[in-house]
Amino acid sequence: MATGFSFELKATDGKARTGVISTPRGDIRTPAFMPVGTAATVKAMLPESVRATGADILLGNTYHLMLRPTAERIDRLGGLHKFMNWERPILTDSGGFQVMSLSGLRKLTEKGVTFKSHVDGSRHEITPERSMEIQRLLGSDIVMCFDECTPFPATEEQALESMRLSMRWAQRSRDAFGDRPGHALFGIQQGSTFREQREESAEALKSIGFDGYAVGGLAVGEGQEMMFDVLDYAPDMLPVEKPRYLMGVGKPDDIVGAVKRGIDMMDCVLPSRSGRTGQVFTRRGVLNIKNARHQDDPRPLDEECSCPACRNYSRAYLHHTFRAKEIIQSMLLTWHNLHYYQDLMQGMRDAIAAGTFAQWEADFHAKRAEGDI
Ligand SMILES: CN(C)CCSCc1cc(N)cc2c(=O)[nH]c(N)nc12
Repeated sequence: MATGFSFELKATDGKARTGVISTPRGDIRTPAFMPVGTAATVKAMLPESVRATGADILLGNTYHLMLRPTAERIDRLGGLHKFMNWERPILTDSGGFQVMSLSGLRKLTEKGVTFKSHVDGSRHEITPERSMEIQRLLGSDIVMCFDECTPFPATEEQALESMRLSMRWAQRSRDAFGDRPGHALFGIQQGSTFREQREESAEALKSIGFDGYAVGGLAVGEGQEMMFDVLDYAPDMLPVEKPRYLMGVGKPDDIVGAVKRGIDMMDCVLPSRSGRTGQVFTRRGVLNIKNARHQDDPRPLDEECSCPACRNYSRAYLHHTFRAKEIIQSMLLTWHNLHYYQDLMQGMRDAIAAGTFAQWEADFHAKRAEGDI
């Protein structure tokens, strides 16, 4: 690991692991869920509220911040931590995924990607070298290699060509990142759903050498079954002593299945984004607060949850504020969903440490089957 970074495995239970990533800005308890703060804010949340949910690290996005307010402006203002008032660790994605999913008029070459900003239509270029520069200007603690997230589905040839491009970009990312004590660089495995390609990608990344390794190219429409099929072998190809990050995942049962298969870190917009649409995650499954059945219900969202929404408000109130389009609705449902996700992670960390993960997983699924939420 880079100087100032270390990953200590505390316990394992089957393939599931729990540990701590120590960084100069604080420790990250694993398995960890990272709330997404795309445009330098976790939407509808103050940073201290994000911390209160139990988050040790949050995620930023190179693509969004390079367009607005620009990485140079954030650097001039003291870096992303100061800018957004979050002094704990920040991981930033490298921009390739967002460019391909958000921008227009894209042109991908060996050098990198040119594209038209979705904000104001201006033209931009992002390369491995530029991505490393942007993430350095932002001051992020964990930097992601510039990669191409192979679209799904892909033929074996398409996936192979895409993965090999990402491996060449991984080398260029490593060379451009240089030696930055206190900052980590993570490689991203590609290879779609093809085992031999996942192996080739893992070998290429290990020969370059990274502080952590992400499983990329999943949660791109392949579905949970196929994602788990890949996760049944792909994490094992990565160095056992380094953190493993599954990008863009996921629903609660995706997260449990990924931790069961050896994943240490995940991120997803689902708890925050869906909270704003009324979708609520509970220990008994998912409900949508806008449904009329909640309008007279005095109960909290989740009897076992200690978040401000569950401690102080009824479903009836949350239904009302949703219908009335009151701002507090986004605040309370986002807070609850992020708090639920962090409780899920804490439950798994405790179960792995106690050697009771199988029982914890059985209880997790049994409660959701009971319904009556
Ligand atoms: C807010 N988050 C969705 C952004 C961070 S995770 C984005 C993201 C999601 C998925 N599913 C795959 C990939 C991938 O293969 N490569 C990169 N760089 N990012 C990815």
